[in-house]
Amino acid sequence: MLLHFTKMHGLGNDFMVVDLVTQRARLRDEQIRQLADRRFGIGFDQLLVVEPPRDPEMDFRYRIFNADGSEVENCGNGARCFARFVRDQRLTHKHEIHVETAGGPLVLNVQHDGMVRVDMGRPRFNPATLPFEAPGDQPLHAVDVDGDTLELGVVSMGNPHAVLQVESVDSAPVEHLGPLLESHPRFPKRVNVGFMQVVSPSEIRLRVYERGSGETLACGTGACAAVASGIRQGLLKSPVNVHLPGGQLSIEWPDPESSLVMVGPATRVFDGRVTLN
Ligand SMILES: N[C@@H](CCC[C@H](N)C(=O)O)C(=O)O
Repeated sequence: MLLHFTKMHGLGNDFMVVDLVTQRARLRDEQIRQLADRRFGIGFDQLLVVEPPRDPEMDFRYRIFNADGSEVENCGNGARCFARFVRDQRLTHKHEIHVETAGGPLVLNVQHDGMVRVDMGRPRFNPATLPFEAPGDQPLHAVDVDGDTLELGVVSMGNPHAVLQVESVDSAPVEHLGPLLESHPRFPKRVNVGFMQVVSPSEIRLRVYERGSGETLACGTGACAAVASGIRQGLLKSPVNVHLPGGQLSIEWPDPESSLVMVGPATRVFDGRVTLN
């Protein structure tokens, strides 16, 4: 069958976006892995699927699959692209869009300047929410990796994140520690790993080794998790500019009882059709 799709990106974190409101298809894990392949397929970090909502209070259901075929709970850069996509495709005319995700509801606003503002909900630090095996909730957890003990912040943004503070993201051992932490036995559902360099209380640099996709040029939920962990440790103060290899995001988290808000761009690259075997 022939499937219409759109290629998009949020700061270089790239997506294949599929409208299953007006098309019918069912993608198997191995088909997703093949489509994600940058040489034999279309190539993407995540597949985003737009579906009708199951909850009548919501506008859409938004599903996310990593390049390895695993379905996940949330994707921040994807959420911004999702909002752009449903408006460009005229699936909605609303400026404020309510979506259900596996990680909980999100509220998305397409601003007049084209930037997308996402209410990402409240970060959760309780280890059980990730899940992460730890005796209790604390700002930093000691984790043994490859003969060293690392101090990690752990945060759920619907999906699981570990945040490691580093001197410099340029020399951070992302390729070495990323896969070791992603599959560390204390994270039974694996984890996304952020390497955060604090530049000032309102500015960080960040690289993220993503669960199921490897290092990406940007990770929206990773940026939210790093800022939440940094604020909780007293290193940062809202709002915070996050510099990622693919560009910049603005994150606001004015107080612990409020939602965390992410603002950033969403870019359409091209439309295509692919035959599914
Ligand atoms: N790129 C994303 C996160 C995608 C999902 C993640 N790899 C996971 O497994 O949880 C973002 O922008 O948030």
